[in-house]
Formats: sequence, structure tokens, C-alpha cells
Amino acid sequence: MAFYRLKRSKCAAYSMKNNAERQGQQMRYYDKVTPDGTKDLLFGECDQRSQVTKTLKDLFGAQGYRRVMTPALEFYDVFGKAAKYLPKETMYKLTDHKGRLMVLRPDCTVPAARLAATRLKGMPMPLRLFYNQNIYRMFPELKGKSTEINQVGIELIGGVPLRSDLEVVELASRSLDVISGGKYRLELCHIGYFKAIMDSLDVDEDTKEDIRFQIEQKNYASLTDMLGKYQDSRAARALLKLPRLFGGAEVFEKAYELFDENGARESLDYLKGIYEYLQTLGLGDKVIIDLGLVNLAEYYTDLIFRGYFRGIGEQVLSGGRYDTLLNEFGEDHCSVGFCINVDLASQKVQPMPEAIPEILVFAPDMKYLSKAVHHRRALEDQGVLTENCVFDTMEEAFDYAKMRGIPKVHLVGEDITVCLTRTTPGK
Ligand SMILES: N[C@@H](Cc1c[nH]c[nH+]1)C(=O)O
Repeated sequence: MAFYRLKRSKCAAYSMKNNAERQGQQMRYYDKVTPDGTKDLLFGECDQRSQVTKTLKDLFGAQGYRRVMTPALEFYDVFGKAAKYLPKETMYKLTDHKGRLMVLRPDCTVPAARLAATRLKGMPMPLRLFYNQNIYRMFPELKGKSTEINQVGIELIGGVPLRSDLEVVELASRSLDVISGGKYRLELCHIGYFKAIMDSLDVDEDTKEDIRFQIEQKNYASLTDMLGKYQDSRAARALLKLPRLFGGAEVFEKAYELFDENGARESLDYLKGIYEYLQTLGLGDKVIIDLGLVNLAEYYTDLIFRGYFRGIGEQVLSGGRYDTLLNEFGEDHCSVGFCINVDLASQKVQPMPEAIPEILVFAPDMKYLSKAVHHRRALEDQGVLTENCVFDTMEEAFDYAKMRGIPKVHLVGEDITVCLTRTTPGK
């Protein structure tokens, strides 16, 4: 077998020429950076991510959730239908060869709803689905936010609401627990309480949106300015207190007192039931009620929740019940789910130390390359970590092994010679 060797210096000369050509051009190249809000993950970071996804996939699989994958590219209409829930300006849009509008998946719950209403239609209910995929969201003011987010999540579709909520909230808390080693917090809210108050307030839709935004921001000053003139309304007084309705069981008493009309009482009763159930599971110190959690209002209709890890400011988990979303696809099933931001969760996992190969396998004469492959395979079968040498000379091979800290070099020829790296043969 004859081998033609490409000189290494040729590759270097080619790339120098290319660079020179580029420097002469006016156009600005973005060829050495990744787009805003995205990043390359290296070695240990990939391992950390895999550890998180594996832990969660095992957990969800053990509870009967089955994996689905949906395309990263979807027709805009899939999300267009749900556009009232997802802000259009945050979606990456492109067109296909027929000029149809497409989006890069901005959310995993909407495709899961599409799936449940199409290929999974007619399957016995409930459906327990899980996924691990990226979502893409554009943030006009980035503020360090990722535009490509890896999520692991579940959706429980078609079960009875209360029992499904109890299952999913417990699973959310388990997920946070296994990853953070118990250092987490789960916040619960019922969007029905906020909606009941808002529906009782006699203001236009734009003002309502402003009020929602100020509550979300916990901006008491603006809220007081906006609601000051409605002080004689019970709803306005309740809204002013909403951002502070945060804490343990005592929150319920205050909330009932503040507002209990128009469905508010029922929402509080429901939430209280879930809270008390979680207490019976011994999660009293992990779970917090936050009735000002109104920013997750998108497609959520009832219970909403989010999870935090100690030391990480952003929410790691978000979820809730969305009973009307499947209607957009012509089906009618109550559903609940949550997802976890894998990149944030990975910060809680210790990176594995780099595995250094035990043996560098080197065939100085290329006619022994296939013998070297067999030798490496045999070593691999014994569980020995090896690396193939891609240098030509003995000196380069040993220098490389020393630099990498690989203790042994196996020289493959007529015989196989075992050498200790610190002694270069012939020196
Ligand atoms: N898709 C939601 C999380 C969720 C899953 N199921 C229900 N909610 C999110 O990205 O925040």
C-alpha cells in the first residue's frame, strides 16, 4: 500500500494566502465570532450538559414519559396560531424555496401541542412526552441573554387537571432537586387570581398590559402612579399589593382578604390544595407562593410555576397549565408541562476531569498502520484509553506524548514495543 503525503507546510501557505485576500476586501467578515447570544461549548462544558440531560431523561423515562423530537424549522403558522402567546418579534423568521414563512422553533410546547393534535391524535390519553432540543429567541435588548437555549422538558397532555398538576409539579421539584442537590426553590402561582382582578378593573387593554408589566417588574412606584386614581376600587388595591404577595402559607390569608371575587377565590383554593400537597411530600421549605408571577402569562391558563437554583439569578425551570393551546390545532385536551434551561442547570454540575490516554499508539512505518488499528481496538476492548499518533517521526511522537502527559508509547512494527514516554528511543 502506497501513501501520498501532503506536506504540512502546504496547508499553512494556503491559509496565509486566504487571509491576505480577505484583508484586502472592504466587506466586514464575521467569520471568527458566533452570533450574539450564542456560544461554542468546549469539552467539559459539553460533558456538563450531557450529564444534566442524561439525569433528566432517565428521570422522565422512569416516569413513563416518552421522547419526541420536532424539527428546528417549523412553518410560521404553527406559532402564528399561538402568536398571541409568543411575541412575534422574538422569532427568527426565514423563507423556504416556495416563499413560505418559516421560523426557527421559539418554543417546545407549541410543537408538542401540534404533534398531539396531528400524528398523536387518537392515541390513548394521557400523552406523556419529553424532549431535549434547542429553542431560538431573539431579544432586541440582549442583556446577555442566550438566543439559542437548550431545553429538556415534559408535557402531560389529556389528563385530569388536578392530578396532572400534582404529578408535574412534583416531577419539577424532583428534577430541580437531583440537579442542584437540594439547593433550589420552586415558586407557584395561579394566573386565574391575577386575571380575576384584572377583569374586575375597568380600564382599557393597553393599560392592563402596562399594569401587568409593572407588576412583573415589581415596580411599585409606577404601579402606584398608574393605579392611584382607582384607589376606591378593590381590584386596584389588590393589584398594588400583588407584587408583595410572596412567601409561605400566610400569603393565602392576605390574598383572600384582598380579593376573592370573580373566580379569584377558586384560583386560590386550587393553588392552596397544590401547596398543601407539596407540604405533605416534605417540600415545605422549597416551595414558595408568588402571586406576582405574571410574566409567564403567555399560554398559561391556571397554575404556573418556576424554579431557581441557589446562586443563579435567572429562572432555571418554567412551566404551567395551558388548557386552550390545543384548541388552536383543533383538539381539546387539558395539558401541563415544564422545561429546564440546560445551560443554566449545567452550572450546578461539576465538570469531569479531562481523561488522559494511557497509551499513544504509533506505527513509524505506515505499512503497519492497520496493525496499529487492530492493536488499539484490542486495548480498547480491555478498557484502556489510547490515542492514535498522527505524527511522522519518533521525536514528534514522544514530544507529543510528553506534552499531553501520556505515560506510554506503543511502537507498532514487526513487533510491538512498549516504551515509557520519558525515554525517547535512540536519544
Ligand atoms: N415552553 C415553556 C415551558 C413549558 C413547558 N410546558 C409548559 N410550559 C417555556 O419555554 O418556558
